Amino acid sequence: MALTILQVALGLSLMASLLLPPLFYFLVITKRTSSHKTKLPPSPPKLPLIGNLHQLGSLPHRSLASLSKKHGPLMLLQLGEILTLIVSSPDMAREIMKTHDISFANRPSSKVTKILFYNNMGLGFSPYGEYWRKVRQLCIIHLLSAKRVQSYHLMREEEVAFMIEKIRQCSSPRTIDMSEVLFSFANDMTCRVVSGKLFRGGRRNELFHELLEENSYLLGAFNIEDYFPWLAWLGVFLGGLSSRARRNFKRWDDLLDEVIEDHENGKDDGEEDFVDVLLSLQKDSNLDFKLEKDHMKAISMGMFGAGTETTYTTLEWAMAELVRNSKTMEKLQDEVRGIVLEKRMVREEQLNAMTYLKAVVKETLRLHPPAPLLLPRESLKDCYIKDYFVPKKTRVFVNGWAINRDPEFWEEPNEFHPERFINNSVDFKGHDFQFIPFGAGRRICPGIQFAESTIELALANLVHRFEWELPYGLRREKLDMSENPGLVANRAKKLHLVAKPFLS
Ligand code: HEM
Repeated sequence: MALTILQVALGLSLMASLLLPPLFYFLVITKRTSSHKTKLPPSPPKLPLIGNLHQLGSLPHRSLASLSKKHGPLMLLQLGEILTLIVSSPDMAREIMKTHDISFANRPSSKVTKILFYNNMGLGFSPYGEYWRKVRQLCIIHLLSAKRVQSYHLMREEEVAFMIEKIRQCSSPRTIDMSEVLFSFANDMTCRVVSGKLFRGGRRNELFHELLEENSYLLGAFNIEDYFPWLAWLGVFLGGLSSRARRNFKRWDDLLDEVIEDHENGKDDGEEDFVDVLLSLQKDSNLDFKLEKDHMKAISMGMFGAGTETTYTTLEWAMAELVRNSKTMEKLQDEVRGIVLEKRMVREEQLNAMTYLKAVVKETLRLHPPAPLLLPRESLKDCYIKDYFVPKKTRVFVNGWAINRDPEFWEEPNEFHPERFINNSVDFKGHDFQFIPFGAGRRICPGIQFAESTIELALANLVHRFEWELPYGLRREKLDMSENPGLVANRAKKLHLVAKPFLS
């Protein structure tokens, strides 16, 4: 992505001197932002036309964190035609997601989200309003409430057992592609509650993997049409992100049609899943809005993506940190093995006693928030944040990654120390703004409990059932910990490990 943004930025900079219409746009924007007799948040110097686009870098959460160190925790960027506010401190995050939550509860619409999510009808990207409110309520009641999540515990245990058996079958001396194993686990778990167990069969799981990866790329990539609408025609020559999104959408649409058809034709497994619920709600005359087939497809697709990628990424980072930090791994194994004495799987009811496990999960989410810039927000109206004027329709990125490492709140912020969460009430539920991997406010992640229980159960069993090593005699400190760019920052290099069964 870095190269693409840089190439595009430099190309555009050149064109700026040649084209008149762009200059017109630039003048209009400059006039709009400077005509206010009010103070705008500080900005780094901009280039004509492209503004600050060239400063995003290949991993925007990192480049933006460095830029904010110079320009402050509330920093205004001009990305092409889009005014963008970067929020980089717990204090400013509280302003946006608590004090002024309602003013920033919208999501910006983009070409790609519109194409992929049936004109933004999924929960994650739907505009703030009545439709969003109803869909959110529906998803919480029928899929993500504490009661619902609790009711999936047998499914979770079965899926974890399935993963453990898969690892056992290819354990030491063979090397396991843990990235693949963890992705399949997270995918199986999400698919099972959203659309049923039958998913594992055939090639559907692989297809899901392909489609989700492409979605993640498309949602994180730079689309010239969003930043310079008048240059949409150029998109065709620069790789055509919109046409790529249309191709992926078509494949999703066919797959989701198939899933719904299977449910309608009773090709089911007896377990009630979310698609079953949506189909029955469609016929429910008490429902106060019409649930069309496209709504169902958009909502389900959003859940597959939101549930799978984030869960898998967290588990992947947790395992990487644990094999790098052998003392932490030992301490965690001691805790789990001290509670689960028999040669058994860790059961869900045993997790409550595992305080160190919970601290490890929190520390993983602090250092490696799966969505480092959370999900973008957009201001619904003109607004003042600590005397700074933020115009209506400004795009907002809260840099969760930078905030979770703020040295004012965290000692040795770049080190993996789960101990910091022991006897510490700081939590990720959206009240402690120095730790916001799930966001906060009205648009906070509704899948926290789902994610927490899946991740804890999987991790406890992984460390209980196996001893873990790096392959090929690789030294721990040499493990590559770089991130992939994109909406979800998973590991750039796959995680290959060797597992020795501890209890056979
Ligand atoms: C470790 C796991 C997860 C992390 C770190 C995570 C993180 C996030 C973040 C940062 C947001 C945006 C919040 C904001 O704007 O303030 C979000 C939204 C969302 N998440 Fe999660 N998430 C995770 C797991 C899940 C799961 C398991 C599901 C569902 C099965 C889910 C469903 C959603 C949905 C539907 C939204 C959009 C909510 C809205 O816009 O109203 N997430 N998530």
